[in-house]
Amino acid sequence: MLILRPPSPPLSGASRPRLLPRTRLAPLLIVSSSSPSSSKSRRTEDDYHAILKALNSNGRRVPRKSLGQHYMLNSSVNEELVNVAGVNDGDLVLEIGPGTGSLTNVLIKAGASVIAIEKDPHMVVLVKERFGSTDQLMVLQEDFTKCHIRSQLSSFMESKNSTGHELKRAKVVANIPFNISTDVVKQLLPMGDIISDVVLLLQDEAALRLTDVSLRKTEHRPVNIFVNFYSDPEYKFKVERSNFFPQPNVDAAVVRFKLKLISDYPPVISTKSFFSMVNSAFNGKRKMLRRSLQHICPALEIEAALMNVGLPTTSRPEELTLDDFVKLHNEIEKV
Ligand SMILES: C[S@@+](CC[C@H](N)C(=O)[O-])C[C@H]1O[C@@H](n2cnc3c(N)ncnc32)[C@H](O)[C@@H]1O
Repeated sequence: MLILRPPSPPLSGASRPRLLPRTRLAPLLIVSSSSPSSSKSRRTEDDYHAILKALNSNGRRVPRKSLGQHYMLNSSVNEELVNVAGVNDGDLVLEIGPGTGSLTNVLIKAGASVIAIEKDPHMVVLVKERFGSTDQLMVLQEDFTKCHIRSQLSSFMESKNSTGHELKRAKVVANIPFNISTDVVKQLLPMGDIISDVVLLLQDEAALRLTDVSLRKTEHRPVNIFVNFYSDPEYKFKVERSNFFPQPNVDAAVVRFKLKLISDYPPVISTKSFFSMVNSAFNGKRKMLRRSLQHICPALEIEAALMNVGLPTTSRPEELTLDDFVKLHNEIEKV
């Protein structure tokens, strides 16, 4: 276990900025041994004081719950996110929800070109003011769940390529609002042709669920098949709730998804019908596949297909690995 020291303490009452209430900071942030960074505590410009000052500047308001605005108070966590993604000079990074720009700052310092997508117009102004003079940042005021991220990224990459730069695949590094986690994962993971790594700060429970590969659990869901089809996920470390302002009701965790190249996807005859079969398989809890897949072909044919791929005819969806689903799908499609 690697233990990071806590961030700098909150200010005393007298010098604290107006508007926003005081928060308690994490006693310790515990980071798993797989985390690559140093254990040194660094007091940087994005501590408690700086975040509150930024939020209070120009009469800005309290964080909006509906936008999942829980700002990171601990710069070490931002540095860890950047380390986990292996961001290097010249990388192109997509950041979702830059907020006050604390993570953006670390990304820019690492030499990345950053495309930041922010829904809140106040935060867009704030982050543009903060990094006004750099050509390493492009801020788009958009709702990530509604924007065409592939075309945004592709056109940025093309413009860089036309200037003679050789660009690798992009990376995504973000402390996202917990309520759009599923959207983010569903949109980004199938983009392995232009994105290599997706490193996200997620709600701890979601992080555990998305990276869990164990079978026979009620948590084993179509989303696990989806995640493992398109990526190699890894739970990196837990981030306690007291590292955020305002403090959420749950802890968070950093997850890295290493995206597969298209040539490394499991060989299914049709991706669309594969995921349609997986979704049907999990419809109707505890049902055997020979019943839940009956709308695709007769039960006897499902049983034959299960036997042909070496599975019991009584199999239930939570007992199948990704590989089993791939084999079963291809067997059924052959019929
Ligand atoms: C959890 S805060 C993180 C802020 C900052 N990155 C940090 O670490 O302190 C989430 C940010 O995402 C923004 N946001 C919320 N919903 C969004 C959406 N649908 N699209 C883009 N940004 C969004 C919020 O306004 C907020 O700035």
